[in-house]
Amino acid sequence: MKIEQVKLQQLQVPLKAPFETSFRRMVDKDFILVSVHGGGEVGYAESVAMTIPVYNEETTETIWYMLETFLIPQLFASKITHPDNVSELFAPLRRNHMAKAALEMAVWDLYAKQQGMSLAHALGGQKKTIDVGVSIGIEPSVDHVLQNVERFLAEGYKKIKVKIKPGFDLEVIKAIRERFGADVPLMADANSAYSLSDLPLLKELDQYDLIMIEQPLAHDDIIDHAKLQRELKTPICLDESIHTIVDVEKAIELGSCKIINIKVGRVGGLTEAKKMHDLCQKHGIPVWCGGMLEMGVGRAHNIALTSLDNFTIPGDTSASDRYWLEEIVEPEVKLAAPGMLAVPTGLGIGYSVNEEKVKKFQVREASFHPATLFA
Ligand SMILES: O=C(O)CCC(=O)C1=CC=C[C@@H](O)[C@@H]1C(=O)O
Ligand SMILES: [Mg+2]
Repeated sequence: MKIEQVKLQQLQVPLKAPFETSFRRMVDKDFILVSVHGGGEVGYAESVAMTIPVYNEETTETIWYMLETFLIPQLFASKITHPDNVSELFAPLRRNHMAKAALEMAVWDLYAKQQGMSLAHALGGQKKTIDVGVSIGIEPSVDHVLQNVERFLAEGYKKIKVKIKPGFDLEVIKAIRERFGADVPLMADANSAYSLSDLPLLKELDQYDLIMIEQPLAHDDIIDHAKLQRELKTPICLDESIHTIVDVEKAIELGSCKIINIKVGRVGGLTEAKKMHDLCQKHGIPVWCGGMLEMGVGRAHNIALTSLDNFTIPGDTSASDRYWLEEIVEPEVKLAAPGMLAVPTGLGIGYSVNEEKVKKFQVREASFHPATLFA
């Protein structure tokens, strides 16, 4: 593959409304738009870490550092014939999955464009449309959550995920079931806020027919989750605990979950995400694509990945207007039908980047060329 330049642009974009989880309230999104240029095409990706290491250990700053110090120089120093080579190239460097993914995903987009195909096609995805859900944060009151659920159900979203934390859990789920009925496809995400000592409460949640409960226990645990899964009929879904294909193998072997949330950033890129998808499929474990409040470029990557056939549960890839007043891509990501997004058929991610919008939110920029790095 021809790779002539890598550009990093850090953007800070205000959210339409604050988004709160058990560990953090976000009011804006800070990320790096990575572009990889070669052969007259440009591949794009977004970094997904937060500004403080509360979801995982990475931050926007650590990603910038990893990219400029190790990952971009390594990419320029190597011969890449396929994006799968990028994850092999980065494998000896420990962790830093979100940094690796930011560059690897941009290479995937460039590859698809250079090959004259869509990213979904390059990944082997067959679906023409995908079913999607929406993630609802913790709100100042249960009533606020109910208002959000009402709005997103009206927009047709096919899965409602609500964030819970100790003190804001049973009451919320009960109120949603009472107001909207037993048929609403509902799940809860605890972002690691509980421990096995909360078993009585988690067992109470079991009566509400949730599609799943996501990451109830510690961010680095798969043992206690296996113990908990044996006590619950509600499927457990792992998010924070799954970083590598080996984590998936162990979680399946132990019975730590029945569903896995695949986030491309958390697992180090599209090649690894696809491997996890395939392994889960072999074991009859359904997967869905999680989100990190991405803008359009990240959403487009998630859509392409979700076109693989074991993504059978609607993911968190909602439309652009869920979080953003203005998009950096054209067209913005819109529902093609209630609760459905179309998988683009155009080249690469299938959305174009509006440089003017990027500049509006840009706070830092750097460009890297093989010639300057190795001069
Ligand atoms: O809409 C999205 O992109 C999903 C948002 C969401 O639920 C999450 C984003 C970032 C970190 C977490 O709080 C969380 C998750 O755990 O899935
Ligand atoms: Mg989660």
